Amino acid sequence: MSTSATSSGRRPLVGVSFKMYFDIPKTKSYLDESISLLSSNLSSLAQPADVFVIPDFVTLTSVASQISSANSTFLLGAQDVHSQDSGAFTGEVSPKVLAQAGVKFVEIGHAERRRYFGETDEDVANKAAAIAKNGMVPLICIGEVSKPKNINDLSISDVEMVVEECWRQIRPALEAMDNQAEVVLAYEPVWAIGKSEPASPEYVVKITKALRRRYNKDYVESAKGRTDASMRILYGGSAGPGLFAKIREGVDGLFLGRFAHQPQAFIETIKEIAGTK
Ligand SMILES: O=C(CO)COP(=O)(O)O
Repeated sequence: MSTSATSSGRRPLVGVSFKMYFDIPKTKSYLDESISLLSSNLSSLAQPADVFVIPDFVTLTSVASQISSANSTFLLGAQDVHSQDSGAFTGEVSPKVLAQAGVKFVEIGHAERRRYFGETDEDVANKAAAIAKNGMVPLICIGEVSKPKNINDLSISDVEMVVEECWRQIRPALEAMDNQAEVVLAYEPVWAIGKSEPASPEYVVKITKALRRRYNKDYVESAKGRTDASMRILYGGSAGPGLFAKIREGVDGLFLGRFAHQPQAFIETIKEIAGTK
């Protein structure tokens, strides 16, 4: 059976963050197995997709070596970054160094970094600009904190309220970046992270479609010079195999966590997103 993953013209994108779950041996064995599974499934994928892994900082360069020595198509991501290229910022990691290490996507503004480490929208904007300036792509996490009360019967203004909350998180970053810079939004409702199941597909499609409309209105149709193709939207928050087909109308792929901790589940999800011949 042949399934085509997107009709948008945007390249499908899917990846996993290990957060702080994996130790060094686990990271290595997970990558070994995922690299081998992906390469044996590559020829059955219906279309090319960007697939990334985001290890912790300690294992970043060894993961880069694992990927390049296996000639794998996996792309490398980082979980955070500082906004300056160098200086007296003890404990921080430079965007310039991440680029030198082979990183392509840099995650910023994750709900856990906002909640536990006080990351602000302004921090996210400064980091986004630094990431883009260093030739990498900011993967900006956004999402509403509370679950809307009438989630199964949302009015237009309920949707607008959620989009407004998300847009406050993304707008400063879009304003801070060069208009040509590519960006990825990871829409992760905070209340759906770390749960047994994701937000409902109907809800995710409503919100992600509204986010794209907002982006197109503010940055593509206005004379800001951005293109529809320069922003991809992922859904994250207890996502796993079986979800993408239900939300594909609104998103370009998934940002995975726990439900991709088994390499087989990760590869199954990649196949669902890229489609199979
Ligand atoms: O936060 C997430 C990805 O960044 C999602 O994590 P979980 O899928 O484990 O809820």
